[in-house]
Amino acid sequence: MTTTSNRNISTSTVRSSFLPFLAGIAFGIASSILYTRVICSRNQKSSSSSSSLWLQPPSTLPRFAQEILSNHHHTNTEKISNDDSNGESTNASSPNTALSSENWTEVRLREWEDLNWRDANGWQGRDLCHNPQGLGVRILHYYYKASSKEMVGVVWFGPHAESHRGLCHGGAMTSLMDDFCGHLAFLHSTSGQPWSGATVQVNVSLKKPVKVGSILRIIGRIDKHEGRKIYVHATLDDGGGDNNGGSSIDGEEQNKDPLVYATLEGLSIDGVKMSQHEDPVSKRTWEVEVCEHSGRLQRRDSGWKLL
Ligand SMILES: CCCCCCCCCC(=O)SCCNC(=O)CCNC(=O)[C@H](O)C(C)(C)COP(=O)(O)OP(=O)(O)OC[C@H]1O[C@@H](n2cnc3c(N)ncnc32)[C@H](O)[C@@H]1OP(=O)(O)O
Repeated sequence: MTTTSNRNISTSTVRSSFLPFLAGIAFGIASSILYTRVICSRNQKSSSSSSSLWLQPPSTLPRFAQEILSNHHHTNTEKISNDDSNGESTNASSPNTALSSENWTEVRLREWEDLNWRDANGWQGRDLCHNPQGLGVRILHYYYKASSKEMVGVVWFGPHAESHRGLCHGGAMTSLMDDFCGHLAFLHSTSGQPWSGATVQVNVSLKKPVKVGSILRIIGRIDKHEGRKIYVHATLDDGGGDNNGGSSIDGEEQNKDPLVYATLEGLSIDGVKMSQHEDPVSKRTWEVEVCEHSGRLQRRDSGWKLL
């Protein structure tokens, strides 16, 4: 009798202490599953939104960029004017006036676009500013006008250009300026060849922080060509107007002064041969042609004709 009673007591004691223990474990497992699901779905949401927002330039470009793209579609023949006067400052028109003129040519280098050709011809990496897969600062288009020695570009500041939270590194803006100064000098070089020269001074004044994801305009010109020294001035701005591509309430386009993010005073030395390669690629020249796809005038390197 006593033994049975002891057994009953011990069974009920075990039950009463074990059941809450089991319930605790079940609760713990359920909570951790719930927690994991919530966190995962949050992470999925944030990664999908960041990939759609940041991994490519926006599909709709701001109005200034659309204007740049649509304003150079004329197919007038433009002489490559490497024989432009090498003297004092040009009377280049103001950037906004210049955009409405007719002889802008898109600048294209094969190594920016054809990555297999690039890899097969001595390049060892990817261009800092012209990598079609780049997520830092990426120049989407350059247009050059030989008669006024001007160039304009559409630039995307991608997620890998970040420094302060949501803002771009000053080095990204300065890299862009270096690129602009160098390529504008190459376009104007007396050699008539891409990569003929070197940037030796890039004096950049950073005036406003650039947000990650911005599309901005770089516009500038050669101020002076003295001997082998080519002086370049450029401005990084938002292109003015309504930068969101929309219009005001009454349907009129807004014309605001461009917001300036940075300015450049640069110096390139004409004719310097930085790379030691001696091959058909190093002997390329600039050619002005009508693009077979768009029918638009473009200034591209003769390397497009090489294998
Ligand atoms: C984002 C990056 C992508 C870039 C893409 C676009 C490419 C743009 C081109 C580049 O960025 S090239 C890469 C960065 N630049 C360099 O690495 C250049 C480093 N510097 C050098 O290697 C030598 O300075 C250089 C080979 C350029 C010197 O060339 P030279 O030996 O032919 O020049 P020289 O020393 O004879 O000087 C010629 C004139 O330039 C002047 N000069 C040279 N370097 C200067 C300097 N740093 N500052 C001011 N003036 C300079 C020099 O005083 C002289 O003036 P004068 O004719 O009045 O006597």
